[in-house]
Amino acid sequence: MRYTALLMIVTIDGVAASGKSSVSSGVAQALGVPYVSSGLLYRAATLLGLEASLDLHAAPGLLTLLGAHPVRLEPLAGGNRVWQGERELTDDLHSSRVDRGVSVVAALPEVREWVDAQLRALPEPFVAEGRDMGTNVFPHASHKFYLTASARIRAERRARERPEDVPAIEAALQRRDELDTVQSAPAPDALVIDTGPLDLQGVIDTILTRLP
Ligand SMILES: Nc1ncnc2c1ncn2[C@@H]1O[C@H](COP(=O)(O)OP(=O)(O)OP(=O)(O)O)[C@@H](O)[C@H]1O
Ligand SMILES: Nc1ccn([C@H]2C[C@H](O)[C@@H](COP(=O)(O)O)O2)c(=O)n1
Repeated sequence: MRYTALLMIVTIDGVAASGKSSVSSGVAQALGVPYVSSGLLYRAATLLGLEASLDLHAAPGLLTLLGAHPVRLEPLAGGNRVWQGERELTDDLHSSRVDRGVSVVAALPEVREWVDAQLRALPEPFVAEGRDMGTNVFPHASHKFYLTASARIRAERRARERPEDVPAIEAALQRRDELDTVQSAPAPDALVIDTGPLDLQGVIDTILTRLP
């Protein structure tokens, strides 16, 4: 563990499956602080909307549902957990069904406000990962990073943890990249890291060497 007295917020944004959560977890553990996975809140809203057969394009129904059955993000250094009351949602948030719907839900301004309010209420210090942590949610963060890699490399990595084949995953990632473009851009003061040539520890070390 190091630095925590000085550190406030580190943001790690990037495209889908670029390694944001694995890298954030590694950086957070090295720093001895929690990491915050903002995408999990969008995924939780999507899962609950799908389970309730709601129209994912319509914010009012989703927000009514989320207001009636609040969702809680538990940020830990090793991995985030998401709860709805006593029910843990975490293991259901990375299905292909949620992957397909989540960009639609994340495009709704009302849902983005719901997520941002939860994130801004969290006690510092932490490492925050997502798409707009460094640009919109925590523009005052002390250190900002943005991860990229080709769609093929990301698909090959993800294929190790999903039943679909690499071309199908690659096509789905490219679709999500397009849908997420609006809210996913590096902050002007972010260091952009191409993770393609690096292994996981290499990316973590690249970030840690930039921190005080
Ligand atoms: N530099 C790397 N080298 C090899 N494998 C990696 C690297 N970075 C991440 N991975 C692997 O790629 C997969 C995707 O990583 P991860 O889930 O952390 O990405 P993510 O950006 O958080 O994804 P999502 O956008 O879907 O939330 C995981 O299996 C992870 O172990
Ligand atoms: N800050 C964020 C975080 C996530 N999203 C969107 C983009 C993705 O489609 C979806 C799931 O994120 P992931 O788990 O893949 O990181 O949520 C966003 O718009 N803003």
